[in-house]
Amino acid sequence: MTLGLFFLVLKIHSKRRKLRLQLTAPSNKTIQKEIGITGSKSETNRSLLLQALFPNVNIENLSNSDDGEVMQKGLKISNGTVDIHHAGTAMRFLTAYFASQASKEVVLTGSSRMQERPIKVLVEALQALGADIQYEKEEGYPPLKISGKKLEKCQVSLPANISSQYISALLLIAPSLENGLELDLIGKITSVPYIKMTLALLEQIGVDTSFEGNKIKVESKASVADTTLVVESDWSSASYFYSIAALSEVGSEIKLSSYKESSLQGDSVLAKIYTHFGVETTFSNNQITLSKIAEAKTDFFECDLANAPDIAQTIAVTCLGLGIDCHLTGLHTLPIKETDRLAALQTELGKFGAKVDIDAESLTLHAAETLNTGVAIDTYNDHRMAMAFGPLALKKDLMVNDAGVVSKSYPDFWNDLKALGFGIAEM
Ligand SMILES: O=C(O)C1=C[C@@H](OP(=O)(O)O)[C@@H](O)[C@H](O)C1
Ligand SMILES: C=C(OP(=O)(O)O)C(=O)O
Repeated sequence: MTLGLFFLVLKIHSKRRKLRLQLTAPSNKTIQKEIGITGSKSETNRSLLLQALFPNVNIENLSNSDDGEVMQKGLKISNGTVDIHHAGTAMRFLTAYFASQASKEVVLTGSSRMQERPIKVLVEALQALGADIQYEKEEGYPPLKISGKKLEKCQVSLPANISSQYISALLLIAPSLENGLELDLIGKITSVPYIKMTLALLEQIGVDTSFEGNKIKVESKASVADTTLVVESDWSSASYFYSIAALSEVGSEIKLSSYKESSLQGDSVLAKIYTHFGVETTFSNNQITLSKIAEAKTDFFECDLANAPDIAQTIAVTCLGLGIDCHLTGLHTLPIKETDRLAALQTELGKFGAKVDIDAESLTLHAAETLNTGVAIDTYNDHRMAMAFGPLALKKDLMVNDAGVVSKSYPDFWNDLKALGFGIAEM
């Protein structure tokens, strides 16, 4: 069977039943490879919503992820049920979109986990602007019955410390409101780069915005000039290659495209973070080169990830693989993501012999002297649990349960690991 056919079969199988993979290290741990990574799902889902409001916005390098697909499908529906599965951005952005679209009436729902992810802050902000939204099951959680209408008001306050997606959702529809929008953010603002990404994309299509202190303003806009939004490749997906570079031999070089030196994605902070683990990043012609130039420079790593929560799992596993203790803070949003990521990390890192302490916003890893063998990682319907542990195969063979979950953001992940020389066998 050719490699392409093998992975096509894997992909088809992963839709039908849970895929279990056995991962082994590449025979040569000095890795040299170029990989093209799909577009950022965050930029994709924002751009798609802006395109729905302003059809002369053109988009290039869309993400091929499940989350991008459900967003595209959802935006085409006017009546009936819209199921966005596990996609947090689609859930939050489409809530705002449907609430502001007169004549559309939908029930917006998602996976059972999505029905446990809170949405009250956004619903209440939209209701304060005049929206008609009702809870179909439990108050504060999807599914939502949304009867779209013209939203008349233009000012609202909302808590900013639970999820930035509520804020981005409101900002994305803001130019389509008659008087624009003014948000007053209450409390410590979390995941700030994602809010700035939303504002930057609005600016790119010609919408004026301002963000000062706890106040954000967006002007109303009836139409925009023809614009092409070019989605940069996904930095959260790049994190797994940073981890691979860190865990590989000095001399490894992994080239990833298409990336920009000045990114809208907060996870681009990886370039700085991974210098601590001996990985240097160089930018050239929309490509980044990750070079493993030295052994890790530290035996303890500390970092506040409130601005980059999606790379917490990657970094924790890198530290486990390098035998480095770490203390990661700013993780208060992790319990309400695809799974409770703090609890999941504690369990799965623990399987390798590490001691892991967690509290409401931090994780402390006491790395193991030697990594336990025969570990099977559970992934909890969370793409990042599967992808974060993949690179660890450089240090220890492992199994990954329900490995098809990667399609939420990065459907080609296992193919790309295979291209790097990892052994990947279906069990
Ligand atoms: O706006 C976005 O695209 C995202 C914001 C972040 O969520 P929170 O703001 O809930 O932390 C991040 O974790 C998520 O993967 C994508
Ligand atoms: C938290 C994530 O996604 P979302 O909230 O959009 O489901 C993620 O991709 O890590």
